[in-house]
This record gives sequence, structure tokens and C-alpha cells, in this order.
Amino acid sequence: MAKVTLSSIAKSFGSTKVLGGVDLDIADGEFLTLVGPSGCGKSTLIRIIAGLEHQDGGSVAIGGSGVDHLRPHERRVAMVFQSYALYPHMSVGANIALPLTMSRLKLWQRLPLLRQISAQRRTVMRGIEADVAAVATQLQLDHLLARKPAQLSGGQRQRVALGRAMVRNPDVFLMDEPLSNLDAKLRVHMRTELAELHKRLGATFIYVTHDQVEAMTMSDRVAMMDSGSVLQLGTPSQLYEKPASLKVAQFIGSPAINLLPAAVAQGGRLELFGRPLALAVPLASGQTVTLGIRSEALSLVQGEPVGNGRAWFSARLRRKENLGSEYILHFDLAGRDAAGVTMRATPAAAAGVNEAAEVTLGFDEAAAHVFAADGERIEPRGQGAASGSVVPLRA
Ligand SMILES: Nc1ncnc2c1ncn2[C@@H]1O[C@H](COP(=O)(O)OP(=O)(O)OP(=O)(O)O)[C@@H](O)[C@H]1O
Repeated sequence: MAKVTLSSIAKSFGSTKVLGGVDLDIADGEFLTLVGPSGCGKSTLIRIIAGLEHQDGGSVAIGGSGVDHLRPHERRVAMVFQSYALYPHMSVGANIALPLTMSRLKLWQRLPLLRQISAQRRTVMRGIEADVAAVATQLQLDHLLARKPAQLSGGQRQRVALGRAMVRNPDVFLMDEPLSNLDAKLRVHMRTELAELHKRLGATFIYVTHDQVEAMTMSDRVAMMDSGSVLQLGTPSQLYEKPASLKVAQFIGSPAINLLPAAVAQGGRLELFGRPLALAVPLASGQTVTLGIRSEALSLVQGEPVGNGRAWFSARLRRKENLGSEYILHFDLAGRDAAGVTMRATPAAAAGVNEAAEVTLGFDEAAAHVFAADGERIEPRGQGAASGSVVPLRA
């Protein structure tokens, strides 16, 4: 098994700069996900680790040794692609065996006529068949080994692609959006399978996706990328609970984080829609910041909402979205210079509010994320605990 160290990786395609000096240390046995919007450079970075693409600057080390001079098959890495890249004319067994037949058999032993008469080849093939059988059992593909890829479901094809990577017993698995071609239900199932496979194998996994749910549910750590650089590296909880910038806050979490403009008044005190908050920031008055409030941090409140550390504003219910176990309530902020907000609600709480109703929404100021005009996170002063004087309707 092996750690992977990326130092100042830079890459341009023609005049387009794609990676601007990426540094990343991926621990031995870690499941690290590169996540970010389309075109941010995730695939290019993973292809550079695989040796399929060469960087313009910087270096890649695997297991503490530089690999920049090594070809892909010499790097002890195996890559799983979104397209699966299976050979349609070969059986499942032959597809999984392919990396081993290429590495263990000599060229002449692979030739159609000569291979029939080589006893040595038969011995090597028995070893390969045993290895393929072991991997097929782990992935529950035993009964499908004779089939062709066209005779498999999407999930089974994906498992064959995984099997072909596993059979090489690599130190590092590189996966480029391996679940994107699967339907939603199968994707959820394969997330669990991949996470369990990672635990079982103990290998280093580097996984590329633009799906923040995949990143959050499977990874030990997530590197959020944008425009060729890493914006934040941390555990899924760190990215969710303490996003370093507005971009990270907006990308991580579903429904997307609510954003409200707040004005900086005298002494750095924040005001939300003209009402003073307990929060203060080290900025001059007259500036504007953005408050980020997760949909689960909002609650419907009744009565006169008072109390230090609790903020509130009025909103109008536009739509209720029924997810079965919970509702997502969509509110308009009529007359406010802000987009609408969403709130998670229990079915009981959702039943208590009618569409087009004017309501009051409250939140603990301690749960608000504050971002400066340049998008950087600011740690505010004066975040107090909830006073308890606001009655939430969600419980
Ligand atoms: N071979 C290439 N030649 C020219 N430009 C390329 C090449 N490969 C990638 N690019 C460009 O580099 C940028 C980053 O591409 P990359 O595939 O790494 O992004 P990504 O984050 O993986 O995106 P996606 O999620 O859409 O796959 C894109 O603007 C892309 O068009």
C-alpha cells in the first residue's frame, strides 16, 4: 500500500491553464475524493497520477518514490474509468484477466498457435484463473465470467471494471467518475459497495466526482477543487460545517446553502434586513457580507421572536417538496434583495403551514457562516447560544 504525494503539479493545454500548482498529501490507505465543478481539472490531475498525462511542472511520488519517469503500468496504480473501457469481444473472465495475461505471459505465449503447445503457459494461466476467480467471488461475478459485457447490466459492467483493477493488486486505485453511467438507485448501492471494498482492501483510493453526495458519503477526506486549484481539503464534516469559502459552502450540501446579504453597521455589528444581530465582524461599517445558513438550521417560529443569539425574518411559502421522510419547504423573501430560502421540515411541521402563507423563520446566529465580499470565510465575534425564547415548530 502507498501514500501519494503531489507537489506543485501544474498543467496547461495550449494556452489554457488547467492546474495551477496543486499540492496534496494522500495517506496510505486513505479514501480521498477530488470534487468540484465540471472542467476544474479533477480528471487531469488523476490522469497525471496514473501517468496517462504528463504534468508541465511539479512531481508525483507514490510510496515515497518519484514516479514521473515511470510508465502507467509501472506505477502500481489501477484506474477505473467512467466508460468502464471493457473489451466487447472478450468474456468477463478474459476482461478481468487481461492485465495479468499482459504482464505474466510472454508475447509468444499469447500467440494463437504457439500458446496451445506451451506447458509453461498452462501453469501461468492456472495462476491467473485462480486470481480472477478470487476477485470474481469478492465482487459476486462468479456466475457471469463467461458472458460478454453487452450481456451485463450497468452495475455488473462497473463491477467487471473494478475487478480488472483489483486483479492487479495495485497500491493505489484511481477512479474517474466510475458511477456516473449508473441510474440513481444503483449509484446509491454502489457507493456502499465501494466504501466496503475500500475497507476490505485497505488500499489508497483516489476518487474523482462532481457529485458532492458521493464525495461526502464515501471519503475519509475531500479535496474541493475549482479552476485548477484545491480550495479546501478536509473531512466531509469539516467541509460541511466549516466551509473555508463561499464556493465550498455553495458546492457542498443539498439543498444548497441559503445565502442572505447582511450589512456591516457601527462596530462591525451585522444587520439582517435592517434588524441588528449579535454577530460582529472585523470589517468597517458600510460593507456587505453574505450569511450562509443551512436549510436544517432554519425553523418556523411563532410568537414574538426575541432573544440574544436568535435571528429571524419573514418569508412566504412558495412550494412544499415532499421527500417522503421529510419536506423541503421553499420560501420567497418578498420585497427583499435576496433569493429565496429552503428549509427542511418534518411532515408534521410542513402540514402546519399553507402555501402562500406569510411565516417567520428563525435561526441560531451561531449556526450562520459569514463570508466577506471576496468569498472568504470570516469568523465573527459574539455568536451567542440560543436564548430558548423562540418556539421552533419543527420538533
Ligand atoms: N486533452 C486536452 N486538450 C485540451 N484541453 C483539455 C484536454 N483535457 C482536458 N482539457 C481541458 O482542461 C480542463 C479541465 O478538464 P478536466 O477533464 O480535468 O476537468 P474535470 O474537472 O474532470 O471536468 P468533468 O467533471 O467535466 O470531467 C477543461 O477545460 C478541459 O476542456
